[in-house]
Amino acid sequence: MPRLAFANSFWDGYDTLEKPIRAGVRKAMAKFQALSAAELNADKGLHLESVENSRDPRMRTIRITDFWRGVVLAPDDGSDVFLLVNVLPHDDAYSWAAKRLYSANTATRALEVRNAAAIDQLTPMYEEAARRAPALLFEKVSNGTLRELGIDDHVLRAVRSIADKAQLEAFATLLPEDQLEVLQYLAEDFTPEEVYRDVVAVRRPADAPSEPVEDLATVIANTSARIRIVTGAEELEEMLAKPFAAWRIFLHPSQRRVAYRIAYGGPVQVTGGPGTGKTVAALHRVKHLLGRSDDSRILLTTFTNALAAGLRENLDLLLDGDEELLARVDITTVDAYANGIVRGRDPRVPQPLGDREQQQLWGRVVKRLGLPFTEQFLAQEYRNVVLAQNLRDLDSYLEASRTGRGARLGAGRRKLLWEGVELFEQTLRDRGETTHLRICARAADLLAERGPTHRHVVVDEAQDLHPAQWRVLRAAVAPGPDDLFLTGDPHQRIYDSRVTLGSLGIQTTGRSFRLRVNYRSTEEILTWSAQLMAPVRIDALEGDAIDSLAGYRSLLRGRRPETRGYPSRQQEVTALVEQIQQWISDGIAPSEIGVCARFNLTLDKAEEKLQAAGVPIVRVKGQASVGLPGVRLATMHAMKGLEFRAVAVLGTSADAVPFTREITPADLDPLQHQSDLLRERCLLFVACTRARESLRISWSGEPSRFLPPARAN
Ligand SMILES: Nc1ncnc2c1ncn2[C@@H]1O[C@H](COP(=O)(O)OP(=O)(O)OP(=O)(O)O)[C@@H](O)[C@H]1O
Repeated sequence: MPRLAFANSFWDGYDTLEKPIRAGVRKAMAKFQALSAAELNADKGLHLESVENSRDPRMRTIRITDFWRGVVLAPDDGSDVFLLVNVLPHDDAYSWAAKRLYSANTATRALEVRNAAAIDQLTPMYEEAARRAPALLFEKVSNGTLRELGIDDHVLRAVRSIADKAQLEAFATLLPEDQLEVLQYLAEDFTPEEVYRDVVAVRRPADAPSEPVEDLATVIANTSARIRIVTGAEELEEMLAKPFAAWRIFLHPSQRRVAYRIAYGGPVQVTGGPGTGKTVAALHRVKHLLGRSDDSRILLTTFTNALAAGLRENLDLLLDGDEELLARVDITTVDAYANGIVRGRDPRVPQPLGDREQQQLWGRVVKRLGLPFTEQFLAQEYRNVVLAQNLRDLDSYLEASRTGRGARLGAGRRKLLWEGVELFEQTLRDRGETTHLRICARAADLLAERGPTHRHVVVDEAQDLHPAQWRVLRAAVAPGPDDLFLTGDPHQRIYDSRVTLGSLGIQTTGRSFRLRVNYRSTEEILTWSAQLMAPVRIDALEGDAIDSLAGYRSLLRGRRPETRGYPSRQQEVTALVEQIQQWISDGIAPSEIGVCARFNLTLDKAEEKLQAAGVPIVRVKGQASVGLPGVRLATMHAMKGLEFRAVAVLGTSADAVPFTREITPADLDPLQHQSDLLRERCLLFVACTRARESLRISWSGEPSRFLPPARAN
């Protein structure tokens, strides 16, 4: 009996097919599982037929309904796997199939597809232009090197005609997948050795023979990043009945490599720009770790309760609802976990204060003691020096290094400041109050006494954790193999947390990995957003290196983001309402639209106008809002970790982004000033990178200084 496999090109459109067409797909696929190859060829209903003038002689179509056809790659080498590659209306199916050529990559050994007809059309035009071009994009890379990286002769001819990155872009949807990725890395100045390591080696099967094996079944088996082989009728039925979530099955090789490595000697760090599938990699790691023993418990943490709810839902999907496995994973925020530890010892945990209340309390301390510091300075010193280094008495504070703080403090001033710290803490105790970070410090102490609670800890959104929170996580698991798996993006750091992981006993050297393919946003959104971060340098997660977005790219294409200024706020909000109505009439569900702003006040105005126009809305405030209908309105902070088909960023005016009140004056502390500005810039970056297809940025009056100049849009 033949076997059946599904290519990612089929899944791309499957969820949008109407019910009768899907039923047709199911019926046709069932035949592949019930009939022999000879019976398939003879079956009248299926009507397996070759495609005239096709570039690939293995191309076949099958009948799905009267008007729809499936496109199938049929083995012609005696192997037995049929590959369903697309389902399209009749004429489109034939023209799609005729142009495509499937082939085995000589380096990765995986199956790739190219639009051979379009490459043949485009190449001579580019060759003509290349003769006049002052330089060519790949002129420094020899044919031999390109061949070793899997570039074949057909693609090589095109490669030799490409003058710049924009031209490579024009080929992007036409070229075979692995070869394209090799070229994109080379275009970003990665060395051939790095490209071999990051693109070829992660795909090439470990036991690949020196000469490529060409039979289709073997090549398909080598292509797990893009093709899923189905083993039984039940699996087929279940797969086609559920909404399809590609991330569950088709991991990018760089994601698969980090998530399914059998074991690591110690803490692992996975970084990558927004939307590169870090959360997906973390979820797959959890699945892998669960499979490695029958009873180990895993702590999976993220930043907010809403994100924790999202993780729970997706892990449930990934584990096919297996209750026993799910019961072994605790999914929570670090603060909630720490609270649980402290509560376990004494149920009367003091009430944690919010940031604003803490600031007010600092204000009172300044007044009571007549201290020569501002409340803002004290709050920062307490957070970034005292709690960060876990300083418990004046002597340790006097000796502490204050790296990252710009204003120098001699012993006299430190003594004064410490009086403030003591009064602050005493007042909290007297009032039965505390702060989240103090609860963390207490939890870390308790864990040190009683020992770890989990066998593995997996941390998402790691970039914003404070050292006090890291201490909790470090103590939650015994140091050793597979203890900590961290994912995060330093470019999305929106809270003031400076951490050197090594100094907290979390050493990831030799176990750091980077993801570079964005699965969320179009290349247009990504390139525009990346410009926001171009002027600044970003510290890496572990604190002593620089994080870079080099090689960061998307496979998706779409419209450029729109940037618009308005004379007044009123006009800006009116235009926003029109835009939202347009998106909805374009078929985007309200819940797939996100509106965000720096302040809740700006959102209040938008809410009022949207409601008056009859647009349903939901305010996102840290809690899960899955399933509720309505356009999501969220502050930039609350956008962290979320994503929407369309995003409108409202109020990016000079007076709002950066928000002056949150910026320490440069003369008070120049380092803190820079770091505050950077945080605000990251915040805008986070907001913009939540958009999948459409992004619109607006302001009234003067635009934010972080926005790229209009000509660059
Ligand atoms: N291998 C994959 N195949 C298809 N879709 C994927 C894949 N990996 C991730 N995605 C999708 O890309 C989007 C972004 O993924 P994810 O949230 O894991 O990225 P992230 O790096 O954690 O993002 P951010 O840092 O911006 O929060 C999600 O919609 C996810 O389902």
